Amino acid sequence: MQTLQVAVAVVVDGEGRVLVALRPDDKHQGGRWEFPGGKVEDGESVTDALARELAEEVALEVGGTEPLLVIEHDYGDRHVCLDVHLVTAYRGEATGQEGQPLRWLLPAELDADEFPAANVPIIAAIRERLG
Ligand SMILES: Nc1nc2c([nH]c(=O)n2[C@H]2C[C@H](O)[C@@H](COP(=O)(O)OP(=O)(O)OP(=O)(O)O)O2)c(=O)[nH]1
Ligand SMILES: [Mg+2]
Repeated sequence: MQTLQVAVAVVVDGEGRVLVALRPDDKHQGGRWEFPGGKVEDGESVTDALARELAEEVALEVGGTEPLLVIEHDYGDRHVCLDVHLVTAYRGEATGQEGQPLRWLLPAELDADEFPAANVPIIAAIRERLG
């Protein structure tokens, strides 16, 4: 099966909270919370994809990023490679551009059961990095 390359953004605000969005029901892993992001397009770098997806999905302009971790996960119907970056500087006010509900949560408030299975190590890495 082909691996889908995905750029994932963990946007951190001044109070150490991170931005999560609810995936629409009709999408892969729909009804679960996610970190904003999406598929890396042909000829695009992961950083470019990260900036494009954050603008498209939550209307934020990326100022600075740091790599957090890369994880591969097999969903059976789909194999994904999630390249996760912390977004430590940004401009704008997050709003769900596709009507999706957004929340800002402290690392301790992230509940892995509400996210796709691939997100378990992402949540662990966020807690380790941000406390
Ligand atoms: N954005 C995001 N995707 C995740 C996370 N965890 C996880 O398993 N995924 C998976 C779900 C999807 O199979 C894939 C991301 O695809 P996507 O649906 O966000 O892609 P996209 O924004 O380009 O949207 P579209 O073109 O499919 O409408 O990665 C996560 O935390 N954030
Ligand atoms: Mg997306």
